[in-house]
Amino acid sequence: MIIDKLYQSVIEKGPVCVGLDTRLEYIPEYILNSTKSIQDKIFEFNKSIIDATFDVCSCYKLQIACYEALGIEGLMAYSKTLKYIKDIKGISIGDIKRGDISSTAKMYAKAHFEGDFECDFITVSPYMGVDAVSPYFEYVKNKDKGLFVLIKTSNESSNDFQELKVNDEKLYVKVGQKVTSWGSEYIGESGFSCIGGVIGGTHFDEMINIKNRFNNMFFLIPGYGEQGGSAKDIAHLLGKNMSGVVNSSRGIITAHKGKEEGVNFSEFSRREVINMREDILKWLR
Ligand SMILES: O=c1ccn([C@@H]2O[C@H](COP(=O)(O)O)[C@@H](O)[C@H]2O)c(=O)[nH]1
Repeated sequence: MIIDKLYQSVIEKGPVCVGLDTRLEYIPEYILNSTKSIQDKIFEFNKSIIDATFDVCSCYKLQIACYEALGIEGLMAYSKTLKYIKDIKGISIGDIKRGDISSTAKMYAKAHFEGDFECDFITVSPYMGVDAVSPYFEYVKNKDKGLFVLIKTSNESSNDFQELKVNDEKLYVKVGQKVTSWGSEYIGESGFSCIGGVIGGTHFDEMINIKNRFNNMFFLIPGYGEQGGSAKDIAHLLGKNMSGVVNSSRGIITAHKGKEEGVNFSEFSRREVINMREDILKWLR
């Protein structure tokens, strides 16, 4: 199952998930000033970072908004990057945060688990309930795909709804319980389910609560780096069972900015990934 492949990658290479939230202003001048098309410039940037980090990170997360914002050229680069990750046997997460009625969700599932935008995992919103999420389950069962469902997000305003009390329980806890039950049929040899949860690495009390309640859930943890999530807190959520991947996007892919605009720029991303991995793992020893 795909979750076992991801877990194995975490054990072998560490929990860092490189966030390819690529924007034109991050691309070094030698690529930006070339005569290549926009899609090829973005792809060259992404490929260089992937090649420089492949042996030290567990997976790659592509934020689709960054590619959509550049129109067709951006989406071509999104597609090429996903195909490249697949070709080199890497693991990809499409951060697309979809959530819609069942008939539309079926189309989203087809769009992101097959064809030009195929990836291994996608992020989904649980807000519309199980019929908005269940169309993806067929791909989890038959096509070796996985989901990360938003449970407790990293942003400040996540409190607006996620912390509301519902029958004496916070809403994010209720969502976590649902995600656990949806995932119970898709548990791999690692003991983790192909349906995991997105937990922001920025709210310490909630991370403790989630770890205590959902010790066997696999997490996608954004919030390290630019958003201020601490390695110590995030290590607690990961735990000794290494139950997750920790994303950093801007912190990794802009590491060269102000230092290196030449062909060696991605070495700075590599160093950042290695430092981040050490920063987190030291709390687990
Ligand atoms: O709760 C969430 C869910 C998703 N994200 C996404 O993760 C990255 C974070 O980027 P950084 O540059 O490392 O801050 C980005 O794609 C977000 O859309 C999140 O931050 N929080």
